Amino acid sequence: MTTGKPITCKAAVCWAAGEPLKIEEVEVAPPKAHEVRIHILYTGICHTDEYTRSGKDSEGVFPVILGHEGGGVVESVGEGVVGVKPGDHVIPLYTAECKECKFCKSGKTNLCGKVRATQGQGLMPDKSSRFTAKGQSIYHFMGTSTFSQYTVVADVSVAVVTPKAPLEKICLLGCGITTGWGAVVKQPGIKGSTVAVFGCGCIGLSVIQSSSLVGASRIIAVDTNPNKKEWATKFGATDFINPKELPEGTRIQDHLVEITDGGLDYTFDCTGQVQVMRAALEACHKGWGISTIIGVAAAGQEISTRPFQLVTGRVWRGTAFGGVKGRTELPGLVEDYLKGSVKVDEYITHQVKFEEINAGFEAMHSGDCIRAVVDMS
Ligand SMILES: NC(=O)C1=CN([C@@H]2O[C@H](COP(=O)(O)OP(=O)(O)OC[C@H]3O[C@@H](n4cnc5c(N)ncnc54)[C@H](OP(=O)(O)O)[C@@H]3O)[C@@H](O)[C@H]2O)C=CC1
Ligand SMILES: N[C@@H](CCC(=O)N[C@@H](CSC=O)C(=O)NCC(=O)O)C(=O)O
Ligand SMILES: [Zn+2]
Ligand SMILES: [Zn+2]
Repeated sequence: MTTGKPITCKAAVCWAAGEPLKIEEVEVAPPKAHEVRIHILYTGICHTDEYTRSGKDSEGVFPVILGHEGGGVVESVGEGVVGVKPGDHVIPLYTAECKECKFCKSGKTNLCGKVRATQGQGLMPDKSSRFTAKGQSIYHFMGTSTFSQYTVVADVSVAVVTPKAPLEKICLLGCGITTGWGAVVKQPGIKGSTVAVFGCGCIGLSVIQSSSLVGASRIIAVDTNPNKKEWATKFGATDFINPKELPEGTRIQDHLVEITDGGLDYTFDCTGQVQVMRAALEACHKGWGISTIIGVAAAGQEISTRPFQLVTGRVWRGTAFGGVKGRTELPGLVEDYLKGSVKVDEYITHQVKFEEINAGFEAMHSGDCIRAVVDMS
């Protein structure tokens, strides 16, 4: 019985920005009130993990246990936890859902305010950490820290899912696929409309898949990596454009406006590059085009365009976790996966053992990795 006691296990610790992860023995304290300790079995690696590891995140704190795309089984719960019990299969949530705060009750956003402030500081809600390695306190990451065999999260940051679903697959619903899915299905009007998706990694492919699912009339995938043409087509893109192959001096936004009779109804940035975000906005149709920023830009980066782009009716917006309320909606998305209406397995290009987690990070730079799943055992 481990309930109420610290657990010693392995975790991948990033000791400083830019350093590779190091597998260390860590002590994971028992969950306090309104906390849940989870045995993480599988985790995906998202570009946001790499972004923070590399030092580009303005909220990055070190040493830290990264990871936010996990699947696991609840080991124990702290006092006052309801709705989650030991043995439950769960997906930790980096976007909490308390159902009680101003944000949750607004009906306008999935951005819960309950634990976000301490989460951004790498701490649990009582402003302390549950992780110790080499006698040193280690920071949490995004309220999830799934690169540890055991992690502690706030009870509002846990989605309970059916045990029928394979955790080695549905861990990916903890971020990338769900983000792309929500960005589309929660935005009314995409059925019958034209869409352009900039960046065909996991997020972009999920936007493409979901646009196809809801019945977009044309889905143009834009990516500088020619290998992504096959991927984009497989997920439902009708066209593929590599901006590097345009005639010299032709901007991607001008080309898109030209071939779509004035621009797209909807565009999505899934690259995290501010000049691409600008192109995505400017590729929108005058009067009604809506551009959604999903990509995360490096610290210090800012977006810009001529205000006239907005004056003339284009809308610039963004989304976190696709606008999805995790505790309420993830269980249903897992069921959709089991029914076959949402692809998940198809995104997995790499499977790595825990000791090889750095190889999973390296794969992300290879251009042929959509998602690497880490077996945490
Ligand atoms: N808002 C949110 O809630 C979330 C945001 N994110 C963010 O979304 C972004 C995408 O993540 P992910 O799909 O994992 O990333 P990937 O790196 O896998 O995908 C990005 C794709 O864009 C391509 N690309 C690079 N430069 C350009 C360019 N100038 N024009 C067009 N395409 C280009 C890349 O090519 P190449 O293969 O050559 O690199 C790659 O295929 C990241 O910034 C991530 O941090 C992720 C999850 C949730
Ligand atoms: N910490 C960064 C911003 C990082 C960021 O934008 N994260 C996304 C999720 S990315 C997932 O892979 C997000 O949901 N943001 C909303 C939030 O509340 O964190 C910075 O400070 O720029
Ligand atoms: Zn992510
Ligand atoms: Zn809330």
